[in-house]
Amino acid sequence: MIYTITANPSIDYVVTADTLTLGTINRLNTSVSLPGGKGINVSRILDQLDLETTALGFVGGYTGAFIKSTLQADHLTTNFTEVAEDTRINIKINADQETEINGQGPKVTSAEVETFKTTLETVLKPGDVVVMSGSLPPNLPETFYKDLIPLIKAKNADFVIDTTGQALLDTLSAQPLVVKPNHHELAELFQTELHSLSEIAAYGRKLLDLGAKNVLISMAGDGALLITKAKTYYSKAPVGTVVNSVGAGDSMIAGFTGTMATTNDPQNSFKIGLACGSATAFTKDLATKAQIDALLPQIVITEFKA
Ligand SMILES: Nc1ncnc2c1ncn2[C@@H]1O[C@H](COP(=O)(O)OP(=O)(O)OP(=O)(O)O)[C@@H](O)[C@H]1O
Ligand SMILES: O=P(O)(O)OC[C@@]1(O)O[C@H](CO)[C@@H](O)[C@@H]1O
Repeated sequence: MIYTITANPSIDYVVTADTLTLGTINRLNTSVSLPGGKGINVSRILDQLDLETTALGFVGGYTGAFIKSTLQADHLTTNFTEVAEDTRINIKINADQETEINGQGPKVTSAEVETFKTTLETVLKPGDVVVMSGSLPPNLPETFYKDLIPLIKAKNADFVIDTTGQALLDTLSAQPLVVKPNHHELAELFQTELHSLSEIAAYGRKLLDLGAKNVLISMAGDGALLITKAKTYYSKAPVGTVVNSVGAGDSMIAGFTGTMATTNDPQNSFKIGLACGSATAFTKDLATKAQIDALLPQIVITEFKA
């Protein structure tokens, strides 16, 4: 089972407009409300891939109820911890550019945190994978996800934390199943500039040396690298029109983690991950299985030698 933890879910209110102008009334062309938050996105893609997943995290109020009921209507398994305050609403504006306005989220009490930890401890079994992603409610400590690692490891389960900066470096010694910085985040991690694929691959390998079991470096439309102990792989990104890139990174993590957890085949996991990421970038909502499958023939993985 792959559990996702979204500490701060959201309703994603995704809208389109011809243009967006500050300081005036903007009229929308379309709008849709989607259950959002990075871990929830991972679960939704895993579900499309017919992989077993359960979404955990904190939800509250009418917004939380919307998220739960929408996911359940899609037959996605959830085991959320209820909180007293309302889950946030994030606004995603697709106009001449993509603009995102993300809420702060509800405060979570220490009793609610304890209930969540008990749930996690109760459900986890050896061989499970826990994917933790997204921002934290405003009053939780920055180490919230990292502090769950001992509990996860004590259950002989694997983990993935989608984070950046020092928080990412801090988790490496605990051997995450995969880390997925994009190439800009990788450069920032090492306070450097990366100009070529060889440089990106070399710095990505440092994350492996520091403990990550696999390293994915996404480069949006420029393709991606997978660095494993044995080899480094590269693939171009599938070609298409970007409609809404929200959730593309989450989709890539879902495709890679889900395939890796069930097949232990890094090359195929890379291929599925890339297809999931791009299929989501090419559609308004997250990708469907049909959209993911349609991109697979475009993806050619080659061994990358510097
Ligand atoms: N222009 C694009 N063309 C094709 N695929 C894309 C494009 N942009 C994003 N993707 C897909 O989404 C994946 C993740 O994108 P990116 O490298 O931007 O990561 P990210 O910064 O984590 O994404 P985000 O934060 O937007 O979710 C890429 O590896 C690719 O599969
Ligand atoms: O504010 P956070 O938690 O960093 O990001 C939340 C969010 O932008 O991430 C997802 C896309 O990755 C969206 O579904 C959601 O609105």
